[in-house]
Order: sequence, then structure tokens, then C-alpha cells
Amino acid sequence: RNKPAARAAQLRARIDDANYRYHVLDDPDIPDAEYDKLMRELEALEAEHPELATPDSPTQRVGNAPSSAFATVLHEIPMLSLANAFTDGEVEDFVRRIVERLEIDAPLFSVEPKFDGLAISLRYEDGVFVRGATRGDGARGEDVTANLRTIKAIPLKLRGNDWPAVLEVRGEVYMPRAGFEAYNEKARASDGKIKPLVNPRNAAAGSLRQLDPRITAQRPLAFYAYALGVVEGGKLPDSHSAMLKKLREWGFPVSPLVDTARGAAGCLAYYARIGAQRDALPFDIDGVVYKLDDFAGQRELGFVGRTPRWAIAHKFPAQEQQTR
Ligand SMILES: Cc1c[n+]2nc(N)[nH]c2nc1OC(C)C
Repeated sequence: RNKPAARAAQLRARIDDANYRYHVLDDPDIPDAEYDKLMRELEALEAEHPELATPDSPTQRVGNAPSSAFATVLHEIPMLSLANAFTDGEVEDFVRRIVERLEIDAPLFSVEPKFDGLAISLRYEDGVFVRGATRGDGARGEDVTANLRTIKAIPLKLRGNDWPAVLEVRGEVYMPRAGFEAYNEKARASDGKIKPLVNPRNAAAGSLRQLDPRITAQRPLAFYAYALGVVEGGKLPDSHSAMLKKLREWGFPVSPLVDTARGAAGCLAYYARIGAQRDALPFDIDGVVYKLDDFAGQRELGFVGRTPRWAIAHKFPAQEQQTR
């Protein structure tokens, strides 16, 4: 009788946990073959008892109905753009302006890689993924929910239960280099059936804007969270770094390269550290981002148009694009 439902619940918990360990902790605890076996058992169970296949089931990632066009999504909280710094002096000016406005010294920054992918916004209601959109022009983006569901790094439902009733998480969809190379290896051996991708960034954008989610599902996409949008019905930590820790607890991948640093010197040391390992990273980055860590300080500094006064992107020199 309700044994199938109990077994399905047990399988889902085990699969969700395996996904969390693989994508968020980067510490998988079961081999892929066993993971696939659990998924096949859950798919069989749901085939016999369709009422078990709820939208947040791990088997419901790949829809089979291509859409004719993408609906438009209004970003209630606009997706921001970052000012760019290219020299150490510009970074020192950025920090000095904050020091002078807030009358503090050696402010603490959250320091993060700037991923060369596609900015997106994910909306969760009561802990369930309900909608995802591209950045678009910052005010309006395209509804690519069906495509985002195919990305295993994006949770279909949140872990724990201390998340806000409505939570929007912003981050970057990107294509890891290994996935990009492997895809092009297959494309070159496909006798022209599969077109090679030009570079990981364009590949990520193109993959997310496929009208058929079954095509997106074939693409090796990943995701890192780095900011919030709308938050309703919940208390948030009082700093960006503490908020990133909560996002990890709720099931979102956050780059392990994220750190905190004090003042301009701390930021520039981080830039040098990440720059030194840039070519060895498993994904493309085009710079690093410094964000004042304290949320109260961010609110006090505010914005110039859509650009926060409390954050800046410090870019690397352009990388020679490998032509393929
Ligand atoms: C546009 C953007 C891009 N990035 N990239 C990272 N790592 N953080 C980050 N934050 C951004 O905007 C926030 C300041 C909301």
C-alpha cells in the first residue's frame, strides 16, 4: 500500500543527499554507477505510481516539451552590473571612497572569482524551485526555468527548513573547461552531426537559450551562487560571507575560492593569488569581485544607477581564446 511512497521518499532523500555532497561539498560518497541505480529504481517506482513524481523529484529535471519562445520575467529587484577596475590604483580608489563615506578603516570584503558564464536568477517558494530567468537587461530577462532544471548543481528543493518563504538566488551558469573539451571531442568525431562550441561562455549562453530542454540536458553546465534577489518571510545574516554559508547549507554550490580580505591590500593579494592559479582552474574567470562584507555598510553606500558603490570587479587581462 503506502510502501511505494515510503520507498520513493527514502530514494529521494538518498539521491538529494548524494547531489548535495557531489555539487556543494565536492565530496561525493557514492560512485556514479550506484547513483544511476538509485535513479533508475525511483524512475521505475514513479512509472508505476505517477502521483509520486512531484515536480521536485530528482527524476523531473528534463522536460520533453520544447517551448515556442521564452516568456519575459520582470526582475522585481534589478540584477546589478558591476563597475570595473583594471589597475591597483582603481582598486585603492574604490576602497578609499568606502573608507571615507563609512568613516571606517580596513573594511572587510568578501572576495570571489568572477565567473565567465551567464548571470541568472532562481526563485524558490516554500523551498521549491519555481522559476529561473536570465539577466537580460537587468530589469527583464527570459524565463528559462525548464532549461535550468536540467542542471544538477541547481537544487529543485532546498535543504533544511530555515530558509525564507520566498528566496531568489543569483549566480552564474557556466561550462567547466573539461565539459567543454569533452563536448567538442564528441562533436569532432560526429561527422558534422554535432557542431563544436566556440568557447565555454558562449556555450553556456547558447545551451541555456535552447528551446528544447532535452538539448540543454546534453550540455555539461554548472552553477555557482553569489547573491540574493527578493527575500520574503525570513531573517538573513548581517554579512555577505555569512549569507554565502547559508546558501551552501540550503543546497547551493558556492565557489570554494570565495574568501574574505581586509582593505585594498587584502583585495590585491587575493587578486594576485587567484591570478596565479587562473590557468589551472576548471572554469574560465575574467576577474575577481570585491564586495563590502557588512550588509549595513552596503545599504549605507547604496548604488549609482544599477551599479553598487560597495562592489567592484577587478578584471584580468583578456585570455587568448583558444580557437577551435
Ligand atoms: C554582477 C555580479 C557578479 N558577481 N560575480 C561574483 N562572484 N559575485 C558577483 N556579484 C555580482 O553582483 C552582486 C554585486 C549583486
